[in-house]
Amino acid sequence: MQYDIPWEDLSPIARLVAEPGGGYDAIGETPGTNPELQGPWIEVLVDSPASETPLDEEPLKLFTYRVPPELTVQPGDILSVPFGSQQLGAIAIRFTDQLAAHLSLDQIKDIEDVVVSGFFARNYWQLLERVADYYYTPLVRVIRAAMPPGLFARSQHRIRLSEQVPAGGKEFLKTISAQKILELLQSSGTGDYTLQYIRSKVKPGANSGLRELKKRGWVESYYEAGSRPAPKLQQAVTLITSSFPPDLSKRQREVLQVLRRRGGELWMAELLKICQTSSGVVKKLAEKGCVEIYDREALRSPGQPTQTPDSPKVLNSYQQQALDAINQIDGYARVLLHGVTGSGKTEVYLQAIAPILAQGKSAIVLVPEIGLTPQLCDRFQARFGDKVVVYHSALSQGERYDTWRQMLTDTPQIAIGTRSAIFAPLPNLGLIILDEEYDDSYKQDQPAPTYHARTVAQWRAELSNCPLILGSATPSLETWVEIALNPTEGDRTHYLRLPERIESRPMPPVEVVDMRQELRKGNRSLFSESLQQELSTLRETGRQGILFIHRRGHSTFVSCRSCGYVMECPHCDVSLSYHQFQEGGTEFLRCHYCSYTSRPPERCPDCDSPYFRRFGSGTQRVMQELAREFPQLRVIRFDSDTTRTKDAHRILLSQFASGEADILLGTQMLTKGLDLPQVTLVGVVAADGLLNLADFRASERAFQMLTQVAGRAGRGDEPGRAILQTYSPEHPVIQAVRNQEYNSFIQQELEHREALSYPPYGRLILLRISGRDDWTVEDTAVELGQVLGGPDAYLTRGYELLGPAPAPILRVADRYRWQILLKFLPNIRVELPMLEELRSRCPRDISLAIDVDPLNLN
Ligand SMILES: Nc1ncnc2c1ncn2[C@@H]1O[C@H](COP(=O)(O)OP(=O)(O)OP(=O)(O)O)[C@@H](O)[C@H]1O
Ligand SMILES: [Zn+2]
Ligand SMILES: [Zn+2]
Repeated sequence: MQYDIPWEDLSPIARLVAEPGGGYDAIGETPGTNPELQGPWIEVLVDSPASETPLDEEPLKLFTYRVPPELTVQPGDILSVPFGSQQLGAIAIRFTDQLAAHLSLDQIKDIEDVVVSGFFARNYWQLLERVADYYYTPLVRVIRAAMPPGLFARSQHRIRLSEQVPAGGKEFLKTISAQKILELLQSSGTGDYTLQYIRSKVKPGANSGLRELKKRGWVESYYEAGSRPAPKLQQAVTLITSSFPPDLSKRQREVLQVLRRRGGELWMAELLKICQTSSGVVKKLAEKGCVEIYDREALRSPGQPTQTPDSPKVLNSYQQQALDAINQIDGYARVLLHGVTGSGKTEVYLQAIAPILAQGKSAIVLVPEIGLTPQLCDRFQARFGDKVVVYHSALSQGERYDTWRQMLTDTPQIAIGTRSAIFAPLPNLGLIILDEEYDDSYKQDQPAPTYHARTVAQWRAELSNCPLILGSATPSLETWVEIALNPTEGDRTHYLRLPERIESRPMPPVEVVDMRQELRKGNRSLFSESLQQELSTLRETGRQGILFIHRRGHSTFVSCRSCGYVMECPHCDVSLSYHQFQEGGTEFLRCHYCSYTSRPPERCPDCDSPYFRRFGSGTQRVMQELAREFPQLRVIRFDSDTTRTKDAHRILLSQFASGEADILLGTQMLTKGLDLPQVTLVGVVAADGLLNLADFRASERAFQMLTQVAGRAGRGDEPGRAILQTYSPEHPVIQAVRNQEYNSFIQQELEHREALSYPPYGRLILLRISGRDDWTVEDTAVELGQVLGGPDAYLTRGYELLGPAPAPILRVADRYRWQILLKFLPNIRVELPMLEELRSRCPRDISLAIDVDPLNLN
């Protein structure tokens, strides 16, 4: 990023603020210097529950060890260290030549052994350090974020005999425990046991015995990756006939048709769910020779049975030009692939990856949310088969660990995942791709490190000397300014356009409907005449539609029609939202901030009026209205209530894709990457909720979301159209979406941002102060404001201090929240806050979190 403070400049300061001096219980501890005590010491992260503190505020502990002269240690090595009465696994973090003042030399123990050296590539460590520095986070926290949970627990520390043991070696050994261990190992067929087993057999003195054996070089220790759980087998059903026999029942025929539409193979469980039928029906089909039921190894990825293999498509000329440009890149560069919706970006990614794999290198592909993009994973799996590994935090611990281990190998592979996959430990990286690079889910709000995967991806590409491709139909302003408008970096930035849809299909025209006019015309429905018209012909023309509702938590609140009383969360300053998972199901109210749940009252708690009801146009309300006005339409509801269960996204989407419904009705989740050729109609029921958010990014977000959702229409042979209903048709965002004018909209937005020095022209750091007592929180916030330079901050430190001020939502889960925003020009050197000092000013029950480049200012 051209606006970053140069890394070299930032590093020493950040190092001071980001790490506890010398580790230990180190808040506010100053490292003491004693010139006689120079290194070689190394700080390690020990695999013990004590080194894991759940609270964000407390630094994880590092422990210092001496490196004995006979060992060579590098950061990233896996070690074995004495810890209390145990020998534990540890990762070497960094060298230090200073001991914390309270440590004396005789407290420092020697590292016992290097178990695996060079576990991580050097540039991988540099990446982690850079994240730690930039995001003011202790390095150990970054490591925790990057590694799979339970890393050591799943590996085994093992001991094996070396070949040098002389015959009768036992006689030479001094300690009884060493003799016992030798005996034990020699008695086993392989001369190899886990450390744990040896300890359990040789009770007192196992450690000293081992030490003696190691000194003689008779045993060595090593780590073995935890064994992969046995492959999980699942029943799959595959279609084995193309002509259906005439004697089929309607049900049986349906099952076969569903199978055929889904590429001929499905998991049994999924098939039964889609067809709402029993396994008896499928077994009958097997008897008739139409399908075969068999056990398949379940993939570790959420991908379903292997996709029917597919081969590269013939590119159109824009795609070809883009691919050529990408293929010519040698080393590090950033590419913005700006392609309108449906222009075939994915195909470009696929064809850019193929040569990388052929060179024996690997690629990382980041997507906003795995659950929402099953299609993209499928396409990669169809093209590259088992070279694709899927990595994200929704995997079980075991799955994550397995995947992570597989990524450490040299085999060329493609890691697809959500933001944390940017830390995929692929040793030989040749390409990084971020699809829908503008998406907010690439930013981690909490806990620390509050990283943005796009920023980390850039560093990673630099350190790996490989290209980074950022793909989008609606690039973020940050990326736009840095790549599209920035010719200065020469051939290190490339701006590539795909201005047309595949096969020159037209973009769907966007019709803006003024809902005030509709009211005047006497139309009280949620749907304008225009939308009604389209909806009424959907069924007979066999086409499909998507209805989009922007629903934030508070838009389906419950209130009293007599006195206006609104049901609020007792623990947060927000209203409760109304939920009902299915028609006729239990109704309940939930707080979206703290998950407090209650039943809706029959009468107003304030004035006892019986006219107590819910407001807002949530998906349920639209669902009911659709059923009333268009009973013939079959609707699938796709929102956070209906997609709770594992795989629900995939199942609902494939039901829709195979024509089992006419309408897909949903929220934000619908906007991303859906590629369904039969969809000709997109309706935005009410765009207004998006436009009126009090955030400087609101317009950008609204533009991106509306453009993306409109872009779901007309992706097949039939042209599509989008209808955008709003009460403020003159709003610049609505105008820009209608005219599909990305460039002029961006230009306008950039002018606003520049005038106020907001990103991408300025940088922000947000400090959040929270606690249970409102006065203490306020006092602390005010004090921190002073420490940070108060009103003079701009003159003395180079940043503007906004606040301290109460957060827009003052109370969440009974914690009061204040915030301080630092704003500064990226190319100016600022004196950044000293985290250690700030923390030392916070009373124990107050927590301080730092969000660098925050996206969410609530
Ligand atoms: N060269 C090609 N020839 C034929 N079909 C293609 C070609 N390239 C892509 N397609 C098809 O065009 C459709 C749209 O492509 P894709 O989903 O990659 O678009 P996109 O640019 O990622 O869109 P969005 O940003 O809206 O998600 C897909 O069904 C894809 O298989
Ligand atoms: Zn009331
Ligand atoms: Zn709450």
